[in-house]
Amino acid sequence: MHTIRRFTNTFISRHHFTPLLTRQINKFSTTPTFYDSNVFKNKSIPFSIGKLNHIAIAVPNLQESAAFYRDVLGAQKISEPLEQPDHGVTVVFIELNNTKFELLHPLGENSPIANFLEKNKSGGIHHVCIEVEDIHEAMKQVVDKGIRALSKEPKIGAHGKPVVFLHPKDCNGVLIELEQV
Ligand SMILES: C[C@@H](C(=O)O)C(=O)SCCNC(=O)CCNC(=O)[C@H](O)C(C)(C)COP(=O)(O)OP(=O)(O)OC[C@H]1O[C@@H](n2cnc3c(N)ncnc32)[C@H](O)[C@@H]1OP(=O)(O)O
Repeated sequence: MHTIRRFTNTFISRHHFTPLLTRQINKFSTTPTFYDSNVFKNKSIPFSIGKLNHIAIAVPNLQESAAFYRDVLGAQKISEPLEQPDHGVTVVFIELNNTKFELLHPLGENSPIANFLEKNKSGGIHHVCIEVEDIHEAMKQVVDKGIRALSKEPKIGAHGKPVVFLHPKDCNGVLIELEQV
């Protein structure tokens, strides 16, 4: 254990604090990069993720959360609550200069965010939404790579555009929404 720790410390001190050297090594090295593993055998990349569309935050009280963003953080563009019965949520959008927050509150009996709020009583980041050009193509590609899509077909999301969710257990613990723009 002691030897492992000593090796780790030496490794970190040599490599972490000599970024220039590390960069030089990477430049000339023929060894694969750290992410070039065989986790995903099919490495073709026919589509690319686009901008961050929004970060969704599940909240126990929409009014109080919207007030927080306006009265504490000074947000100026805050929408009215919009019911999304097809998704089992009510949403409030908070527009920032470069992206949006989407506050989510359960709607109806079988809301997909009910369990999440049960486990996270004061709320928390629920998902991130990333833009793609062609949702069917993106969906096909990620499913081919073994990622579970949470619906068979895209649904129309809160912006009136097709969306699909990807299982958080397949995405490093993050629920990812793809939205066609
Ligand atoms: C309006 C629209 C839009 O933006 O356009 C929306 O936002 S709709 C936003 C709401 N709609 C959706 O979220 C649709 C997609 N979501 C779903 O299908 C579901 O919520 C799942 C993600 C499959 C979770 O389902 P459910 O709550 O029944 O299962 P569960 O509680 O047993 O969770 C299974 C495991 O996933 C984890 N888990 C659950 N929700 C998570 C989340 N948001 N982020 C990260 N991990 C999460 C749990 O902790 C658990 O892990 P452990 O097993 O380790 O404990």
